[in-house]
Amino acid sequence: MKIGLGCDHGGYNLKLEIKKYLGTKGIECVDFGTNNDTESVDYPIYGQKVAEAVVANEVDYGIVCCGTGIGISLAANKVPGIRCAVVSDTFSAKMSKAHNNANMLSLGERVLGKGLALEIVEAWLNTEFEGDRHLRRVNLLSEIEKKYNK
Ligand SMILES: O=C[C@H](O)[C@H](O)[C@H](O)COP(=O)(O)O
Repeated sequence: MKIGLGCDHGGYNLKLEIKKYLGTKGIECVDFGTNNDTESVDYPIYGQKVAEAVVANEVDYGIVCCGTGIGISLAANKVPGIRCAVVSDTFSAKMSKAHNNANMLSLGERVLGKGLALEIVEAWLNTEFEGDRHLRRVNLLSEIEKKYNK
């Protein structure tokens, strides 16, 4: 499995923790920046980079971080084919994969402690999409995209 990582300055330190954690699991990461927490940068740039890598199948999934996880998820969700879930608890992490087939996860460094954030990542990665009625609903999401992306 290969995971694309991205963040702004507000999510940089959490991204590093996630990168380190995934490394200990033997999971390959591609880091799309930003590369420090000292320079103020704009989260849409990094959300878009990771999202485009996911839809291009350069990586299997994306994990992005900003201060709240909100802004960078909004950016990622503008890319057709992306279902990026902002998550702050392990139940939602599991459901975002099991029911919504989220292909990106977004976390807030200013919201979550490291321990919970890593538990969320683990829960999300270890959950499978359940398909069935949920596939019908995910397909309806794609239909909305098609309507507005002609
Ligand atoms: O949703 C946006 C993110 O939380 C950003 O990380 C945040 O807005 C950055 O704020 P600031 O520029 O004040 O560090």
